[in-house]
Formats: sequence, structure tokens, C-alpha cells
Amino acid sequence: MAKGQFIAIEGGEGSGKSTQAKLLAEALKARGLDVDLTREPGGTPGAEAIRGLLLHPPGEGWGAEAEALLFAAARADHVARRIKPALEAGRWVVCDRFVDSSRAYQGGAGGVGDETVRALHEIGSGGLRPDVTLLIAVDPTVASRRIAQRDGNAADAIGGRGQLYHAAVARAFKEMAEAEPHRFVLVDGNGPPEAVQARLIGALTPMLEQDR
Ligand SMILES: Nc1ncnc2c1ncn2[C@@H]1O[C@H](COP(=O)(O)OP(=O)(O)OP(=O)(O)O)[C@@H](O)[C@H]1O
Ligand SMILES: Cc1cn([C@H]2C[C@H](O)[C@@H](COP(=O)(O)O)O2)c(=O)[nH]c1=O
Repeated sequence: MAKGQFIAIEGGEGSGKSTQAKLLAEALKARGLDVDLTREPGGTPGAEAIRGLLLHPPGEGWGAEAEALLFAAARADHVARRIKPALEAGRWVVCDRFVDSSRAYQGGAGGVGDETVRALHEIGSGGLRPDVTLLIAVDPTVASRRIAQRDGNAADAIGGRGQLYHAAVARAFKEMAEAEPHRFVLVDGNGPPEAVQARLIGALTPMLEQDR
């Protein structure tokens, strides 16, 4: 059985990841591929429970290291119980965020450091990396407008962090993409969803043609 392909969609808040992940899963299914659409943090009952603890923390919230460990724990469960079995069964996995979010948010903006996040990922998930990571970038004012329209004032514990934090997240993503150009594809997320989707599909064309 051929191993499936693992596609991660990354980017800052409001860049359109969830919208694009859904559209991409539909487009891949329409090509006859067996697709598992999932997300992080989450994707399994245990990881979804950890998601609740991370986005709506009890008490005074988590310290930076505890937060990084919780994301790694959620991911370990998700990889072991859902992503790896799907790939081994020849399915394609489309994941709305993966380890590069931990590298950008906890490692970069949160100050835990890239090496530590990667070490946690090695322990928890055997260092699994996507075959391709689609990094969606939008103008920050566009992203803020979309989030305000979607959420009003109801930000979660991480989305509600200040502008400086989210600017550091964006910088960390950019640096990762520059450092690993063979894995990352930078996608312009400005414009209507259908136009962004066409760019994503364009970026995946070599992978799709290889699979024919
Ligand atoms: N290309 C687009 N043009 C206009 N609005 C969009 C576009 N893509 C998504 N939206 C809208 O913007 C909001 C945020 O989109 P979405 O939830 O897909 O982003 P996200 O990157 O997954 O956000 P988050 O990381 O905060 O969960 C939603 O209300 C969505 O309908
Ligand atoms: C996987 C992952 C996520 N986050 C943050 C990013 C968002 O603020 C929330 C939830 O994600 P959503 O796309 O808005 O649903 O969690 C993070 O800090 N580190 C991670 O590894």
C-alpha cells in the first residue's frame, strides 16, 4: 500500500487556514483521493480535551513550558491515533496547523526556543513532518478584520495575545519557510477564498501529478 501524503496548512490567526483546509479536502476528494481532514490542537478525543485546556485555561493560565508540553502531548496522541494510521492506510491527511505552529507560537513568540519544541516533537511524535506545508500569509489588517467579523470580542487565550506576540509568530513562520524551502510553500491568502484555493491547488500540482 502506498503511503498517503501529509499536507499541513499553517499561518497566523485569520489567515484563512480552516476555510482553505476544507476547500482543499473537498478538491482532493473530487479527484478520487481518500482524504482525512483534521486540525490541531485536536483531531482525537484526548487532543480535543487538551485543546479546551489550552484555549480556555483554568486559573491563571499556563507557563510557556507547560503550554509547549501540552501542545506536544495533544500532537503525540493525534499522530499516534489518527495521522500515522491514516498515512499508513494510504490516505491523504490535510491538517489545519501542525508542529510548525508550535515552533512559531511557543518556540518563537513564546520564547521556549525552536530546539526545545523540536525535541518535544521528537519525543512525542517521532519528529513526523508534513510532506508539504502550505503557509498562508495575509495582510495583518485583513486578518484582524476577518477575526473581528468572525469572533467579535470573544478571543481565546492565545488568539487574544497582543500585536507584538502575533507579529513574532509571523516572523517565525517566515524564517522557517526561508530555512526549509523544499517543504514550505508560501501562499498569498489575500483575495476571495476561491482565488486562494486556486493558488493552493497550483502549489500542489507537482504532488498531484506524481500521484496519477
Ligand atoms: N479569502 C477570504 N476572504 C474573506 N474572508 C475569508 C477568507 N478566508 C476566510 N475568511 C473568513 O475569515 C474568517 C477566518 O477564516 P478562517 O477561520 O478560515 O481562518 P483561520 O486562519 O483558520 O483562523 P484561526 O487561526 O483564527 O482559527 C472566517 O469568518 C472566514 O469565513
Ligand atoms: C497547533 C497550535 C496552535 N496554536 C494556537 C494557534 C491558535 O491561536 C490556537 C488554535 O488554533 P486555531 O487555528 O485558531 O483553531 O492555538 C499554538 O499556539 N501552537 C500550536 O502548536
